[in-house]
Formats: sequence, C-alpha cells, structure tokens
Amino acid sequence: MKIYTKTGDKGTSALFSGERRPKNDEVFEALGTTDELTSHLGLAREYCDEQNNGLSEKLEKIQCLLQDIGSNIATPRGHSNDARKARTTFDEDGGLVAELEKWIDDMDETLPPLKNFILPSGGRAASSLHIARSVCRRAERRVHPLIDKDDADSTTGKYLNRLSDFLFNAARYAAQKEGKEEVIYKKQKAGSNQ
Ligand SMILES: Nc1ncnc2c1ncn2[C@@H]1O[C@H](COP(=O)(O)OP(=O)(O)OP(=O)(O)O)[C@@H](O)[C@H]1O
Repeated sequence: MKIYTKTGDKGTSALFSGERRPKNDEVFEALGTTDELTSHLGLAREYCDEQNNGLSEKLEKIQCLLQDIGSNIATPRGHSNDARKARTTFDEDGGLVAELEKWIDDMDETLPPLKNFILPSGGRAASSLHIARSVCRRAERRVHPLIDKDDADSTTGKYLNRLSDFLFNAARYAAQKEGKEEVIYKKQKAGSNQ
C-alpha cells in the first residue's frame, strides 16, 4: 500500500473515528504539535546517545507515549464509540505521570539548586531538550481546547504539563553530565556584552 492516498489533497483528513475534518481543525493542530514534539525528542535522543547520559531510554518511552496521546486526541471522546474510546484511553490510573514525577525528583537530587533564570544552553543534548521542552508547552496549549470540550482526556494535558518539567530537568541533567556550563540570565544594557 502506498503512503499517499491523495484523500488529503483537498484539505481534509481522517480522525481515528473515521470522521473527516478540515486540516486546520484544532484536532490536527494538536496532533501536529505532538508530532513536532516527538520529532525533536528523536534528535535529542541522538545527542543523548552520543553523550551516553542515561536519558535515551526514557526519551524513547516518552516518544511511544506521545503516540498514545496522539491516538487519544485523534479519537474525539464526544464523537467516538465506546470501543474506540476504550482502546485509546491514556494514563487512567495516573501511573505514567507518577513515573515522570519520580524521574524529575531523581534528577533534582543531583542538580544544583536554581538561583537564577537559565538560558537554553549547556551543549547540544541539553539545548535540544530545551527545544523539546518549549514545543511540549505548545503541545499543551494546543491540547487544552480539546480537553475543555471533553474531546481529549484531561490526562493528556496533565502528562504534557509534567513532561515539560521533566524536559527542563533533563536538559540541566544533560548539561551537567557533559560538564557544560548553563548560561545564566543577566540583565543586559547597551554595550554590556562586549
Ligand atoms: N497536516 C497535518 N497535520 C497534522 N495531522 C495531520 C495532517 N495531515 C494529516 N494528519 C493526520 O495524520 C494522519 C496520517 O496523515 P496522512 O498524510 O496519511 O493524511 P492525509 O493527508 O489525509 O492523506 P494523504 O497524505 O494520503 O492524502 C491523518 O489520518 C490525520 O489524522
């Protein structure tokens, strides 16, 4: 079977429920943003592998979970049958968020306390994780309109909210492992960077 069906050429596409909607529908906006996020995580994972900093397996698991969040988003709760909804529930018991919280707390124990704003920095692995963090926050913004309409489960928003915290700590952790300095925010005046 070919990858292109041409069914999307006229600017509509299919949800998992079979329903077709315009490509600028907020469901596709949210789906597209989780897709951007997992793509950034793929690159971050490559850099983490190069550094052997121990984050790679966690990032791979998160990429799989983002696929599941995509399935939840693509099966609007108010417009899908019970069987489809059951197949695409996400983190019903909160175990996945709890796991993220543990990963965050474990890294916190090794990281110097934050006293200033830090700039996205700290080497390629850390910087790519900061990009993923900021895209994660956009994904969260795109998913909430769907949650507000009861079209996506609120657990997807909760996971993305915790994920951006995980990615923040992961970026700091990657910088530390690589022995790179995090650049601290300093208020600038004209000529102060020379
Ligand atoms: N531009 C888009 N942004 C986000 N999600 C999309 C976009 N286009 C399609 N999708 C989603 O991704 C799924 C797979 O994309 P695909 O490119 O196969 O869809 P299509 O454009 O409708 O079909 P085709 O490319 O065969 O014409 C779609 O079923 C839809 O849920």
